[in-house]
Amino acid sequence: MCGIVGIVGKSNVNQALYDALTVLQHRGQDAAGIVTSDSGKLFLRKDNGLVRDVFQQRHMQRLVGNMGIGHVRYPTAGSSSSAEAQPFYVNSPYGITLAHNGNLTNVDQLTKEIYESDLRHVNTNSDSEVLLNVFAHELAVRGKLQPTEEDVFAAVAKVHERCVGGYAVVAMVTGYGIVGFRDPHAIRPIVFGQRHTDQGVEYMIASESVALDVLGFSLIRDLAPGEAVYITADGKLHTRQCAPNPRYAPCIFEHVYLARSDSLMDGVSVYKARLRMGEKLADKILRERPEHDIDVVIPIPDTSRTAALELANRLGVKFREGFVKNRYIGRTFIMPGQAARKKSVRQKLNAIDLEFRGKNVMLVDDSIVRGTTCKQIIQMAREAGAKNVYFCSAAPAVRYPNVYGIDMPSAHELIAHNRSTEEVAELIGADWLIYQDLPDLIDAVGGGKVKIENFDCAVFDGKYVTGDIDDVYLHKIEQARNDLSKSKGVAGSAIIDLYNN
Ligand SMILES: O=P(O)(O)OC[C@H]1O[C@H](OP(=O)(O)OP(=O)(O)O)[C@H](O)[C@@H]1O
Ligand SMILES: NC(=O)CC[C@H](N)C(=O)O
Ligand SMILES: [Mg+2]
Repeated sequence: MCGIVGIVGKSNVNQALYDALTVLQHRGQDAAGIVTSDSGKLFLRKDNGLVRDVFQQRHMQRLVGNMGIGHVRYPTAGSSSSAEAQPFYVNSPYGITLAHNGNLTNVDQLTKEIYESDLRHVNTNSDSEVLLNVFAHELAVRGKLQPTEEDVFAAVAKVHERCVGGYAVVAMVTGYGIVGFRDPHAIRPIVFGQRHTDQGVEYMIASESVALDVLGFSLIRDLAPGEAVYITADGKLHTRQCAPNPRYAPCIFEHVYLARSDSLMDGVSVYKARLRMGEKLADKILRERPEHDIDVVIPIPDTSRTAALELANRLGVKFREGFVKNRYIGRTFIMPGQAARKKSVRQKLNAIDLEFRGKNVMLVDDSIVRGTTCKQIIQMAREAGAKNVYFCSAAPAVRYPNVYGIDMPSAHELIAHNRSTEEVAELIGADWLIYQDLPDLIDAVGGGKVKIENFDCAVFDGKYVTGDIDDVYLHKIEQARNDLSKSKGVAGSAIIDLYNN
């Protein structure tokens, strides 16, 4: 889950891209990049780090031009090297740059095709560079000196034929326009919107609607599965369905954790979905233990707050902010490496003892993935004097790897993999553990005003919507991307970079 943005404006778009990336920072903390285009030239700045660290004033001054794209990265393929920061660039045809959120599952096959049939070169291990080369090849074979929207949409249709996995993409064709497209299952999110200026209408494509809101753009809509939107450099907007059999199956984990709660995703308010998660979980608690002795409900900041608030309301139990979060520490789960994740929980959260002493506390988190957070939090609650520590998760047990753009490649790193709820409770040290049921989560997200029936719920039920995932594939990504393998790659991360200056 990276963050992507593209803007076709009427004046320099550098500041707007920067601002949008800061709003999307929760989707990726590892690297950031912006590329703009002006009079046929590209200006690119990307590096590892947060948005505020990557772009200094001297970079911003050079990022000139009325259109551009940007990216914040949370690596899910390749390494976390700065050479794999995005946007990626290929010079032929036209000069194309691309930013991608998601993960391709047939990258080995595509890499082979790119070398052997397309006669192109890929320089990193990033699946996004592969995706860019597929798109570039398919646009090149149209053989046009000046590509039209028909050519761009035809190339996207070919990308859908060749690429499998989750992908929400923005790509800039230098001098011509910006295209946004979404995989035929709509696994990863992407929206577009517009704002009116004295010079005319400006368009923006982004991962989440919150980026549009903050920059004063109004949401037009989400891209449908398989759909593409193309905005030409002179500000004309075209949309086209580019997949023959699109089928909506957006990632439900966006609503659980990834997205900001003030986003509207596929028409669903993430905030409202989280409130409903809290309600449903409260109902389950009341079903399982109508005579419960919970004195206080305490969220684990930040993401679980919304669900916890509604859970407390429904139970009729006091809601207290028992943990205070250090606002200068980022999200723990998307940090690379278990050591950093473990350390940051304690740095990030501190207990207010008074709220715990002598009480039966129900701690609420949005999800339990590796168990890094809850183990330490339960310990802290006990040290703060809690009588009993109960724990509930607004999502079901995460038991299977994610292959579509969330870095959970190894089943063995998931605390609930092959374990019962009681076994997990014991491991994390909870006196009682309760998980949301999957049908309730699906209903919480898809059963509001906007109905969505199918989601990608693979991390909960092991069913992969693209239909190409088998044990051999899962074993391969587990070997390549478990924490130990990734930590071995870190030493060589400051490599020679073809793309940066
Ligand atoms: O079981 P784990 O592997 O620890 O993962 C789950 C935890 O990680 C996330 O929090 P994070 O700190 O990333 O972000 P937040 O501040 O948005 O809650 C999530 O909200 C859970 O608290
Ligand atoms: N989280 C993402 O969407 C990552 C995009 C891409 N797979 C990368 O690793 O850079
Ligand atoms: Mg959290």
